Amino acid sequence: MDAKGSGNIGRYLNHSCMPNVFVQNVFVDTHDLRFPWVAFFAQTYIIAGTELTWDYNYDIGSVEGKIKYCYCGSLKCRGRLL
Ligand SMILES: C[S@@+](CC[C@H](N)C(=O)[O-])C[C@H]1O[C@@H](n2cnc3c(N)ncnc32)[C@H](O)[C@@H]1O
Repeated sequence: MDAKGSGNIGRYLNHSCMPNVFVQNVFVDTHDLRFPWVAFFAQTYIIAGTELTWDYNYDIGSVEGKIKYCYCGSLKCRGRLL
């Protein structure tokens, strides 16, 4: 998945270590495993106006020379995205 060239509103969802949304592949127009739709589902009741966030689940340290700090501000913040 690469939203660099094009994408939809999903590209604006930020990461949180305590997210209110989770992501799951669903198969809508084909059962070909290479072409899932990436769907977001609420994992808790979300009050209108609350920012939607999901857990990017990146492997910290997996990109050599790249450090990305997490600013989600949650109580369970892991401190880094990458
Ligand atoms: C898919 S974009 C999310 C939308 C982005 N914030 C924007 O304004 O376009 C992913 C990027 O947002 C930033 N980001 C998202 N969640 C973050 C977080 N919890 N802490 C720090 N940066 C975050 C990082 O730079 C990350 O690479």
